[in-house]
Amino acid sequence: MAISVWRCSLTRVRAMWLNKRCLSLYNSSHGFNETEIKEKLANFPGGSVDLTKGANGIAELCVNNSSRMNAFTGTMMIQLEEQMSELESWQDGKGLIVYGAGNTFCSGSDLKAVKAISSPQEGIMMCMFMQNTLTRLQRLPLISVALVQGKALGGGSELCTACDFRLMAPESEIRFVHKQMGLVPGWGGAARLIHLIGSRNAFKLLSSTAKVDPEYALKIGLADEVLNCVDDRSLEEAHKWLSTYTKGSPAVNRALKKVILSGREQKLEDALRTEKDIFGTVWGGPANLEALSKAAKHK
Ligand SMILES: CCC(=O)SCCNC(=O)CCNC(=O)[C@H](O)C(C)(C)COP(=O)(O)OP(=O)(O)OC[C@H]1O[C@@H](n2cnc3c(N)ncnc32)[C@H](O)[C@@H]1OP(=O)(O)O
Repeated sequence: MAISVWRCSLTRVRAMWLNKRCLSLYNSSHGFNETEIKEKLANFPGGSVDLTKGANGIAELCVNNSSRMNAFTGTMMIQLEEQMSELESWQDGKGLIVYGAGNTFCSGSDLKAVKAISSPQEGIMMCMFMQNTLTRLQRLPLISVALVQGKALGGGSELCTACDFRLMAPESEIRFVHKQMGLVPGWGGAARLIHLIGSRNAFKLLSSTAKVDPEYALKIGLADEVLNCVDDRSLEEAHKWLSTYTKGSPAVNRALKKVILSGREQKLEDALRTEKDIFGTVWGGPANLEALSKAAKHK
């Protein structure tokens, strides 16, 4: 009995490890040493990244470091990575809302930590670690939404581009301030921004470091909705917005996200083949059979 439980958990750990390796961009073959960078990041503590999984299949991920405008400390980067593993294995999940504590989104990386790991080699390792994590966020089988209240600056603006959708509260701003810090985005924000708003618009935002308010963000396609509420009510409003897109069973919602992901990331022929495989996972499945038994009409 004990041996079979042990084997089972070993299989689960192995599956999670393989899953993580598939979803990540960098591993040891790219010269990336995750253990080493995690040990470095652990020296910069403070704040937390808190995950709440709802019974309705919607999770909330809160970037929480209020005294520093939710800047990412080293331990928060590690926690964000760990929360991705938790979400990847959440079979009942359908959606995710990423937001910041204290009615502001995130002011990027913690400047104290950045100063302390300022060698190019360490910078590249931190960058690979965060790109892996944010790519896994983007590839979650969940519909993800960034709820931007207050400010999303630097790495905070990059974090919001890793979500499928962005909702902006009144008076909020997204701002790629990297150039003013003598940097360019490194957490994948430039590449993702170009996919979202095109290279000319992205070029303008990155080179001017302009504040993007909700109306302009909506106009250029960076935001999907301007919310009416601020404070805690905006989280409620985000839940309501997301619920339009997460109706139905987790299996179908997750399959849908996978189809979108393959269309987004793969070449057409590969995406078509993946779509066929994913179709096979829902065809004749419980949700499909239930719909057929009801002889649904779509009037
Ligand atoms: C991936 C690469 C990157 O992320 S590069 C971008 C790094 N981020 C930044 O440069 C943002 C720097 N911060 C700011 O511009 C301002 O603090 C902003 C966010 C506009 C807020 O201004 P304001 O509302 O006046 O508040 P404040 O400056 O008094 O800040 C409150 C406390 O929070 C701190 N804080 C803020 N951001 C960070 C950060 N990124 N890292 C570390 N600490 C940060 C401030 O220092 C301030 O702390 P304290 O009260 O002075 O102890």
